[in-house]
Amino acid sequence: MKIVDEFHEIPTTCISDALQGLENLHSAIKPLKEEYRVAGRAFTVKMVAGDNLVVLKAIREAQPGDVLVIDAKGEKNRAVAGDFVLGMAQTLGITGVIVDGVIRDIIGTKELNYPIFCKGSTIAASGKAGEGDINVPISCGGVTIHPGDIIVGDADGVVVIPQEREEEILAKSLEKVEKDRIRSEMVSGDKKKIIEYLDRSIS
Ligand SMILES: O=C([O-])CC(=O)C(=O)O
Repeated sequence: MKIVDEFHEIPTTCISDALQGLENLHSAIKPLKEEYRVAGRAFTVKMVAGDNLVVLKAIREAQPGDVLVIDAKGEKNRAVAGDFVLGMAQTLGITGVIVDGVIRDIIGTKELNYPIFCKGSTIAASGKAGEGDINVPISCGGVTIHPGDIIVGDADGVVVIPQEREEEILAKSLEKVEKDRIRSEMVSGDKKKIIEYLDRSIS
């Protein structure tokens, strides 16, 4: 299995624990629907707040399987994209979109059933002056992201796995999944076992 597909199966909480919580995007960046899950390599976009022509350039250049990660500077009054632009990204095979900012056409965008993680929605479009960069290191939600880093998002939020650490973090994340399984099996709704577990933990 490809490493991206392996990460796709792991809860972001376990990946976060493996990374000691250092690579989580700000918790205000949330999926538009709780059931969304995404995993893929970052195709990065650096926007001037309120100017989204560079997003079209990124959609044109990104490869199927990429996740578009957009540094929109946290701007909440001008939309990075709406249902039209996001629908084009979906049709071209971009796996999902992460935005440190907002989208618009919220109803139509939800109808796409396309994993979008953002800070909410607004009414106004962005301008189209054309500033900005693609495929460069960015800061998104307080985290540095390089092109090609692995991005995983689910109901709890979005985490970044730096490319040079992906094997190590995969192993640690899987260990954490197993630890969590053993931990909940150990107490499994049994009052006595819960008390024993708590006593062991706090002693
Ligand atoms: O064109 C834009 O800037 C955003 C928009 O309305 C859409 O994607 O539907």
